[in-house]
Amino acid sequence: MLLLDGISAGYGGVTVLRGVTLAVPPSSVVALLGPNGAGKTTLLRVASGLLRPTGGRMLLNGEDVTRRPPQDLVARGVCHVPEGRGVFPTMTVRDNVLLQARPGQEADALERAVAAFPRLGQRMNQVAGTMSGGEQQMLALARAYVQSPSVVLLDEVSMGLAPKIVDEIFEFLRMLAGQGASLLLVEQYVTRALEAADYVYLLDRGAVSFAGEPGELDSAAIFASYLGAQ
Ligand SMILES: Nc1ncnc2c1ncn2[C@@H]1O[C@H](COP(=O)(O)OP(=O)(O)OP(=O)(O)O)[C@@H](O)[C@H]1O
Repeated sequence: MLLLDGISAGYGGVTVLRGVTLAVPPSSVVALLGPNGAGKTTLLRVASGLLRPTGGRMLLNGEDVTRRPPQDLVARGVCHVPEGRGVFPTMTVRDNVLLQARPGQEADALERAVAAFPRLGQRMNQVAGTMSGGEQQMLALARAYVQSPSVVLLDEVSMGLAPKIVDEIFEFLRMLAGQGASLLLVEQYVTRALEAADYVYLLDRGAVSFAGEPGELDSAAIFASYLGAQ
């Protein structure tokens, strides 16, 4: 369980997040929606330890991890899949996966990656940067998966991908949540995010304007938020 409690954060004196409280329970997908510039990516950066909050607390399974460096959070099972695909483009698919493997568990890691996305199995020797955008995103997710993460932070994983590939990716994300992981998903495709999510938060100019189940969110609220209306 990841809990952000009254988090404030920003860049060089400019406040972006204003007292955001958000919970990501185990075995669930939480969608974080909101217009451009609302602070979604900033929130993921705080959650992964890349950006230190100026106020509030962050708890991971009840332990206070506020202002811990990213490597401490990684060691506790927090995995960040940033926008723009976290793969090493000049390395092969196999080496990209192996970089995430624990010593002695290389074969397991490769097996797990292929179980997540079978098509990666046929591309193990391909240089990652020469694969399609969808395949690279699958590799980025498979790299996260081999670490058996407990919290996964996902920034616009469906960006620019064909609908069929997006289906496959969302199916994988549901499977990951089904195995017990806590997923926090920043997503530009509102409809898809609402379909996949157990809970949804709407962020508006750095503050939470809605928190609840997708069914409780009426389209007027989303529309108003995305247009920046009050
Ligand atoms: N490194 C940075 N330095 C200064 N300001 C930044 C930095 N990164 C983001 N910002 C500002 O913080 C605000 C929130 O940005 P953020 O990327 O978190 O929004 P977002 O909701 O993810 O938007 P989008 O949907 O467009 O990706 C924006 O006004 C942005 O200009």
